[in-house]
This record gives sequence, structure tokens and C-alpha cells, in this order.
Amino acid sequence: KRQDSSAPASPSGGVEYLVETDVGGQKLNLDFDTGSGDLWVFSTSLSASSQANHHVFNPSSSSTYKAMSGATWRIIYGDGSGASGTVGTDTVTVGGTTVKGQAVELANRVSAQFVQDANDGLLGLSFSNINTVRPTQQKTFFDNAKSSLTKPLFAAYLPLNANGAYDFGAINARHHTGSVAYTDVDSSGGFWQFPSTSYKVGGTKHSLSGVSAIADTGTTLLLIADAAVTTYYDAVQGASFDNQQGGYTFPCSASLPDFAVRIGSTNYATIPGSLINFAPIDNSGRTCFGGIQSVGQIAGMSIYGDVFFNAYYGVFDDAGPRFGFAPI
Ligand SMILES: O=C(NNC1=NCCC1)c1ccc(Br)cc1
Repeated sequence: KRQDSSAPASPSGGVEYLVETDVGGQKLNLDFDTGSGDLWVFSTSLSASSQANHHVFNPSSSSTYKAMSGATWRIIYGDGSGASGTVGTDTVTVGGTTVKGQAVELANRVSAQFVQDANDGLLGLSFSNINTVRPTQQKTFFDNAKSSLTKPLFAAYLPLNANGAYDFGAINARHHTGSVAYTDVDSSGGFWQFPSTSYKVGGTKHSLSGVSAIADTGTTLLLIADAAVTTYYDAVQGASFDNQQGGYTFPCSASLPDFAVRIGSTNYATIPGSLINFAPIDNSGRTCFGGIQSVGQIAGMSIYGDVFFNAYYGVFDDAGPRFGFAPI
């Protein structure tokens, strides 16, 4: 029963965390994404220019790959990036956890962002009801693996500028401090989603009535309603919205207040100001881009991406389902 394991997650350019994944004996570095439900890989079906600088999966070189006749997939992510292609099954191993007959989606088209990114594909860890394979929807790696785990859970440990991990089947006490607090999850939309109806800037509380948040390791920043974003940067000397950069920037020397978000009906998660300086916008190191930005048109939703996970260990527990969090 115990196929529990901990797979290293390596930070790549501060944008994503990549996990070495074995697909039919071929190693690929995948972006583990709790905000989507497809496991897809760069493949030999892509144009040569799209394949450049990526490890690609060659189905002909896998002795365990089986094509899924007539199946296709097409996905568009919240940032507008996307990919599409065909489908098969193969044996997939992450850390010490193996799934046989896992749906593996082969990209024959990827958007420009993915060609530039360091990943060789994504491994979706949302709920399977948003998997895009048609005519027969497929299950995520975790959905398939959970029956062989001690507990039907996985956890994301994503420290800033350091190697992290995805733990499967058990909480790893080395990856968090203090106790894990939980909130119930509404999985009907496919996401690890929970109410998040208030926030604090430097200790002052503000409400976000009716708003839910999703825990999304596939999104880099913390995205929240405009009202919260302006309230935050109003407290940062020299901050302003930079149209060219497409978000709020500030002097890299600015002191940033903490930002706390309410998770469910109980606790706040506090992200220290130091983790809200995402990166300099250029090599001068004069102006920096903020880790809190607007969620845009996605009404009533906040997206807690890697900036959140740089401060908190995230526990994705199918028993419930529920989302747990504890300071790293
Ligand atoms: O696409 C989403 N998360 N994953 C990824 N983003 C970029 C590449 C992977 C996403 C999920 C839910 C909502 Br609401 C908005 C966006």
C-alpha cells in the first residue's frame, strides 16, 4: 500500500518549480500544477523549433506506451498560455510513486510561452473533473496514485530560491513548522478552492466579501482583486502601476508590509513583506516587480500561487477534501 514518496522540486528562474518525472523510462522536468488537471509533455510530434531546448517524449521509444485511439486534448491556462495534442497511456513515476496506465497527453502544439519556459510539460494536480481529454476524460496522477498511498494526500514544499519537494502519501514534518491548519475545499469547479473573505495589510484588516481563493502551484504570483492590490501598494513608498511591466513596481529598496490572507473561516496566512519583492524588472536592480498583482477579470476569485507557497507548506488532502497550511 505504501507508495509514499517525496520528489524534489527545483526552482527554475523564480517562475516555476520543476520535478524530474519518469514517463515510460524517459526523464522529463515537469511543472506540477494544482490549478489544472492534465499531464502533458513536449513530444516528438512538435515542430523542431518548438522542441528546441526541451526534453521531449518519444512514444516510439517507450515499450510501455499505448496510444489512446481518437482521444485529443486542448488546454488554455489563466495566463493565456496553452497546448494541445493526442493521448496515450504509460507508466509514470514521481519520486518513489508509480502509476501504470497513466494518461499521458502528447503535445503537438504549444504556445510561445511554453517554448520559452524551462519545463518539458505540466503534471496537473487539480481534481480530475477539469481534465480536458475528450471524448473520455482522464484522471490525474494523484487521483490514480491515491489508493496506493498511506493517506490520500500530497503536499507542496516550495521555499524561495531553494530546492523544494512534493510529498505524496504523508506530511513531511521536516517541511513545515508549527501545526497544520485546515479548511474545507469545494472541488466542484475542479480547483482546491476555499473561502478567503478578508486580508490584512501591515496588520489592518480589510474585507473581500464573497471571494474564494484557489491554491495554485502553477501560478507564480499571488493574484487578488484590484481593491486589495491598491490597498497594499498604497502602503509601499514609491510604488506605482507600470503599464509596460503590466503590474505594480516599486523601488527595490522599499520596505514592504506583510500581507495576510484569511484561509477559510479561521486563520490568516501571513506572507512576510520580504517575500513580496518578486524580482528586479531589469539588470540595474533599481525597480522591482511586486509578488502581489491583480487577478484581473476572474471575478470573485483569488489565486494563491508560488508566492504563497514560499511562505507556507500546502497540504492537499483528498479526505474531505481539505486544504492545510503551515509556515515553512
Ligand atoms: O492556469 C491556471 N493555473 N495553472 C497555470 N497557470 C499558468 C500555467 C499553469 C489557473 C487556474 C485557475 C484559475 Br481561477 C486561474 C488560472
